Amino acid sequence: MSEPAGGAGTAAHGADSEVGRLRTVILHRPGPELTRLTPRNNDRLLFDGIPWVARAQEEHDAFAQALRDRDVEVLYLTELIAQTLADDEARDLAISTALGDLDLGETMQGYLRGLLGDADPEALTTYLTAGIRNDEVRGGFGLVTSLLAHDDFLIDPLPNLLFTRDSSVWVRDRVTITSLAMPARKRETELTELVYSRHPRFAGTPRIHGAHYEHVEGGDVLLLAPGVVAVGVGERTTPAGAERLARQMFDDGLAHTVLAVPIAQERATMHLDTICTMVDVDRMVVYENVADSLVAHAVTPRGDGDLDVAAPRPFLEAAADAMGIAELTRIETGLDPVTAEREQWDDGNNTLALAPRVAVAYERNHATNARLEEAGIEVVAIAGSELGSGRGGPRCMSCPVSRDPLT
Ligand SMILES: NC(=[NH2+])NCCC[C@H](N)C(=O)O
Repeated sequence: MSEPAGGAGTAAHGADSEVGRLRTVILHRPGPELTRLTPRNNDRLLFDGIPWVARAQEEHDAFAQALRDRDVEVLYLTELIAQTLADDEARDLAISTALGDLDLGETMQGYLRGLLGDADPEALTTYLTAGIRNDEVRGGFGLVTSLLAHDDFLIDPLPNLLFTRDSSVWVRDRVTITSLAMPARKRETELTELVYSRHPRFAGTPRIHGAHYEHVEGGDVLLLAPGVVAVGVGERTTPAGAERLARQMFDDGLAHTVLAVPIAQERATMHLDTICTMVDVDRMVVYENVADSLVAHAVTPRGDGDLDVAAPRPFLEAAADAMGIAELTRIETGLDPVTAEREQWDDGNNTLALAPRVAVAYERNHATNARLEEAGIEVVAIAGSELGSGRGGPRCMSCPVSRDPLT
């Protein structure tokens, strides 16, 4: 693990498993970006409904408090962004990156450059996360603003920032900047990359992957055990993304085996962590309707720099072998396939381990939580009626920055 970069009191950064005692996590408290959702844009912005924002904030505050109650340091993404933007070079970079891809013409570009340039770090953070709507721009700024609809976005909002899991992943002492597949989320990694490269606490952290590479999303990356990483390949992470990530992890000595796990390209299973998450060093909660059909292609480094790819085998068997344990035991969602399907949809499988045998889960998934408790897992239950409308649970809503090593 790297030395603490943030001065006295901060833990070393890094994680080598899903279950080592959680020390520091990045969350995003839902904010004004969620007020941008309407029934006309929610599909494009990847929400299944229109959340009640104040209630989502209450639920999220309770989630953060449950973590603090267990001595987890909670960092908020927007605070990290604002702190980073206090530096002039970081600001210039953030503004030119955000405006770089906008197809809005020179007049509007010039206007936005001035608006963002004059904003203080907090206001700039809000512009970059909640976006700017055409009707928020006042007073004759040319042809483009006149022709766009009043509620067209000049800068798109990022409502999925809530799911900090997806835009970066720590693997040992490196941070993976991911490459998000859906257009509505692409800009998120501009912000995580900015924080990890420029924030005083993180500057100098070795980074791997990046937004310019093939798609990999953090929800697909599971650190099953030190050196063993499962990568879901489906709607979000592409085969080439998994291959590149494996190669980088082998080159940097971060893993000895990568298990590429094909998953159905459907909304219900958009990431591997919607299907299974680790709750102990050798146990995972799994959606049983698909558990038996999951397979893994074990990828290992070959001496000549290329990769060995084994024939596909049942996922849990291949995982146990790579982890060097007799069995990776499954705890199943629900008692019958319909309950399981309902609870999987509501992120019953998407738990966040705080330590071996302690996991945060949405309270609504009664059947799954009961199974976890029967198996001796302490369930830290949180409300998520509003948070869940973006289709993500406790694991999706958290990016572990440091966990105690299992090794
Ligand atoms: N790791 C996860 N399962 N993240 C869930 C992300 C949900 C988000 N609305 C999306 O569609 O991208």
